[in-house]
Amino acid sequence: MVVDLKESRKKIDNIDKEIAKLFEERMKVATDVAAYKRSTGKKVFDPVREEEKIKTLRELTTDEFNKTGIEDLFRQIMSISRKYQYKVLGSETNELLPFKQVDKLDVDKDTRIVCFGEHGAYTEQAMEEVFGTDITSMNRLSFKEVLETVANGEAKYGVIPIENTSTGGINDTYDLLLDYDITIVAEHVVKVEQALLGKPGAKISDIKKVYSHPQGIMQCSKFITEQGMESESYMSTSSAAKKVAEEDDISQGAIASTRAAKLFGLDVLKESINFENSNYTRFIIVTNQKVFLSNANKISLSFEIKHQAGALYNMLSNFYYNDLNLTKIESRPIENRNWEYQFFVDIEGNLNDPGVRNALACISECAKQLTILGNVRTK
Ligand SMILES: O=C(O)C(=O)Cc1ccccc1
Repeated sequence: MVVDLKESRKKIDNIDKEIAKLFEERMKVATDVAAYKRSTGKKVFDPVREEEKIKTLRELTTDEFNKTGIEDLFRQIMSISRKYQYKVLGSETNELLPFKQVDKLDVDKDTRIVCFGEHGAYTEQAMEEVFGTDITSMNRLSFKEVLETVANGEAKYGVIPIENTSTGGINDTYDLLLDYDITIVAEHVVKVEQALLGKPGAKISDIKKVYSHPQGIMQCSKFITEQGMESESYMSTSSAAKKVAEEDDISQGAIASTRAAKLFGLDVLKESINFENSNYTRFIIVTNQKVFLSNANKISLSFEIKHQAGALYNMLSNFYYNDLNLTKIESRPIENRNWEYQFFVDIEGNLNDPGVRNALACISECAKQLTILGNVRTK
């Protein structure tokens, strides 16, 4: 039988018209459901009812292909309906936001601020660029100690690196962020120009082994290989510079800043040895209070999703349906749970935006766990 394409298309158009009409009707009923839920204090997301619905709908279809199809379709429809209900409920779904809005960060010369690394570290530079030098600063030799010092209130703010343009996300930072009750309140980007430092009078050819923070070694990996040098990770770029300065061995070099060279009396044997010319590191400023700046425009979140088909897709659809631009996504393995991941996501927006509030309300119910890491002003 020859199928009349025009005729078939007309039939499909009519069916689609019906579907569109029914969809709109269904969405209108969702408003009544939202009103009912509001008056009875019931949650928007009712997983038991949703699973029952999927089961019934599967039974209404004949073959396996259509059963999977109708399940996909209705999971989407129910998800859209849920988002619509959150929209209708609006700002009443805000109990998950214990964050207080502030106009500026509370800081004076007696405010204790802790940064990662020995004096002369890039993180110290970031701290001074944000807070100036008229502060009460503290230095700690690990990210963990910085976060501990902030979490227990010994310091009001802490600074650590989180991402580099040439080497990507700094895993050690991501892996620690959820271990402490801290909030990211600001961020700052520093152009990192790594230099090869040696003892006074040393030549490049004298250097057999270089020390640096793992970030410094990664950013200069090409140079190290080309020069046939050995490399060893050290606590920070500036600790490496200090080690070279203190030990009587001309074959040792450090990869650090020219600022660290001055501080420890080392020679700059070669400047700009990072393999990417445009080498920037993003630092975060954390505190132990739940605050955000009123002009903040980027939100950092972390969540864990269920191990099921479409879980990430559904989660991310919350941003799409609320018109939120996702600017970054990272995943990190969860400790002691092979092949399971924790997601870290940045979206554009402010915690006061209705779209953000709707998306967060929905995610907090669908995700296994949701943490709002902070809302910062980004350029
Ligand atoms: O070791 C340092 O100086 C740090 O602050 C960490 C780091 C290392 C390399 C680039 C940016 C930050």
